Amino acid sequence: MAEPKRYVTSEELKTHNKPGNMWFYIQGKVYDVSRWMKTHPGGDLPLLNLAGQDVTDAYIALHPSSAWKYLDKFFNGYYLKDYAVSNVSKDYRKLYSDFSKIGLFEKKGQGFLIFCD
Ligand code: HEM
Repeated sequence: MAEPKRYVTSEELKTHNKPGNMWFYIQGKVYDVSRWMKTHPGGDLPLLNLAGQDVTDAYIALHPSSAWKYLDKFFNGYYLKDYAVSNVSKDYRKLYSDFSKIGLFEKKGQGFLIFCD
């Protein structure tokens, strides 16, 4: 028989907000990056700023789609009991999804030019 789902509340999530005790909520699941913070390719500062919170939108905004596969190994088995998605977040996620579907985030091999006097 399947194990019953385990839940934490937002209040409890907030207490996991420091080096050595760092959880995040991302799109449905809670992740524990306590021992990985120093290895995060984006540095520890952005993690420290948002530790213990729902970082779904930040994760979508700042990571390439290839980063989603890293999440699995940090899932700590908990789901968030009382999550709420603001209207702004709903709009943002819809826009992101619509833009993705029409390929606006695909790399097209653009370069850039540097002009020197
Ligand atoms: C479980 C949590 C997280 C995981 C597993 C994770 C994983 C990663 C990975 C794999 C990369 C490298 C992406 C690449 O290939 O370019 C990355 C970069 C980055 N991450 Fe995270 N991340 C997490 C949370 C966060 C959060 C909460 C923030 C910000 C609030 C953040 C900000 C960044 C930034 C700024 C970069 C650098 C992006 C760039 O170089 O363009 N990350 N992260």
